[in-house]
Amino acid sequence: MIAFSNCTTSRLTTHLSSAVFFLSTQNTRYVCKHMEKNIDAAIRKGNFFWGRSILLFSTTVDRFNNNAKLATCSSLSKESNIQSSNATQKVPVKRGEEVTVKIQGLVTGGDGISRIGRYVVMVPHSVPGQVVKVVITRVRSSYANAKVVQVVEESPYKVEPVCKHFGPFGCGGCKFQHISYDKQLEEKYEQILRHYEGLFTRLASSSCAEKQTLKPMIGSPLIYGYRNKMEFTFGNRRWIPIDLHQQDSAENESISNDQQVGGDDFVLGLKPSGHFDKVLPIEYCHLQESIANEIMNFVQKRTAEMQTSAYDVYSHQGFLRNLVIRTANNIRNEMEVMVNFVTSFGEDSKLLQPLALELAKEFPCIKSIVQNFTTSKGGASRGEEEQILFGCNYIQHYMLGRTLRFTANCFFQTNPLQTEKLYQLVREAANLNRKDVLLDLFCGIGSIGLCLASDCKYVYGIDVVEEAIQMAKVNAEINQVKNAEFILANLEKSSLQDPEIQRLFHRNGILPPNVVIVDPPRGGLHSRLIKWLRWLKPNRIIYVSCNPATQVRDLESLCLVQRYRLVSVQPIDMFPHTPHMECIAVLERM
Ligand SMILES: C[S@@+](CC[C@H](N)C(=O)[O-])C[C@H]1O[C@@H](n2cnc3c(N)ncnc32)[C@H](O)[C@@H]1O
Repeated sequence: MIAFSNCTTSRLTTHLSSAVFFLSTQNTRYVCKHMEKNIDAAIRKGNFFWGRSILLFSTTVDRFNNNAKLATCSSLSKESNIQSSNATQKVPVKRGEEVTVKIQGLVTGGDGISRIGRYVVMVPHSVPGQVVKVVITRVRSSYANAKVVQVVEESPYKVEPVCKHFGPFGCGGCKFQHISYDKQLEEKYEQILRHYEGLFTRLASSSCAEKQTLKPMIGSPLIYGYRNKMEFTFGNRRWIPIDLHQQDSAENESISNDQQVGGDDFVLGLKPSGHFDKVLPIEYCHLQESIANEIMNFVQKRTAEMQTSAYDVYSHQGFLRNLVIRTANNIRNEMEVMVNFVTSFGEDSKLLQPLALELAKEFPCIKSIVQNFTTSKGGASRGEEEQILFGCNYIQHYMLGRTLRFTANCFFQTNPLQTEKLYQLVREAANLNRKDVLLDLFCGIGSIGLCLASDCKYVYGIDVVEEAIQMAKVNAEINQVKNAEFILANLEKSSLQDPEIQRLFHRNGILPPNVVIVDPPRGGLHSRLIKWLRWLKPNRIIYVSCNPATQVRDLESLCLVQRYRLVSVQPIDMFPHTPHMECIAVLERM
């Protein structure tokens, strides 16, 4: 616990504004009460335990709100600023009204933002710099949503999208193909800065951040064909991407079900955004390699001819669910491809064997064809049981001197060229020496830890997926890494008392970890894990995140409560044409 006994008014204001930030994004009555109690108690004692209070707020928020909600709320912090600044002004538009606006930038999620006076109008599928005539589709007290009717003045940042499936009613995977890549990077940088600027101010006032903390964005060397994994869906409701501007109603739902099915009830493609039950047939996805497109087309044709059914999301009947194609480049720089059919259990299981043999003959780069059976009613493509239809159950990617083997249900970074850069940055940030013990949390198949193992004394990796931990052990073996150990544990539930975890800290001859890498999913770090880190007190923490909102929340706890200095934040673009963002934050113990 840190006491700011000489707390100045400005510091007080800064910390209060941080508390208000949490409050404004959460509105949880419990949090209010909790906060009041803590502030009252602190003031009564004459000390201002603001850091502690902030941690309490954030953990309380965490407990009482699900992570996704928190992420969305705080990622829309810009929007909440907008909302508060507009709270008193009159709404200047009506639903259905046409107005002309200039697009000023992009908000988290990818919509364009424009203003009428100080009132905000969000316009999806627009380009910063464009002047557009829009029709208002939804009105809120502080902002409205609208859609483009006509481009009145073109933007210098507009480029021709390469993909025929791109557009307001297209596949929904890419959002920015019509914006130059340089502008995409600039906009993502701005969004990251907006996420971080409040934190930088708060940290600067307590000497927890250095100047120039946010570094320039690093762009992806490939902006097309960069993905090594695509997941397609089999469905029985075809999405026809007709331009809905010409429809009477403003909403996509205006197309009748018959029109969407289009007389053909078997489709393989991608789900258009906002339509979990429809599938847009895809001819070519420019984000994946051309060989993966050929394989997808082959499967599309053959499965349509087969006497089988696609899974129906309403009745939960039907056999074929997903086609997942993954690619890798092995140590000889040869491509290795994995084809994974996700299906329901059932009679039709044998149907895929002949198709698998045909595929393997047609595409010699295919090293693995597997079938994953699932009973899940959601969209999860993870199997409960797996059978090998051809070859083996894994493929291998070579990077940074390591061969990394992974199976169908393991996470592996999806932009491999940029991943090399990401890991190099992590290596530089970790700045390991032969005495250091590294803890790689959320390690997946062990990629980061194994790439850094030769720099340090020992590596421990932890992940919740059993298959991933098995692969991490195999990867240590095939790369002859002797100083790494991988442990299966749930980092949201495990406690420091778990015997496996205990071994981390009480091993003869090996010190407890003093450098920690965390690379969590979008929800960020659980409060339990933050407690762990508090107890462990590593000298350095490298936090890799795909969600700046939860990263900012966690960094606040680590810096203000546990006294880490935020040394740098490095944004790196892993996903061109999409709104996704990745940042590496480096923390040093003060
Ligand atoms: C973004 S990936 C990072 C993987 C790895 N660091 C890499 O670069 O390939 C997140 C990983 O967190 C793991 N994970 C998710 N929730 C977890 C939890 N509660 N406990 C432990 N691991 C978890 C996933 O299995 C996944 O491997």
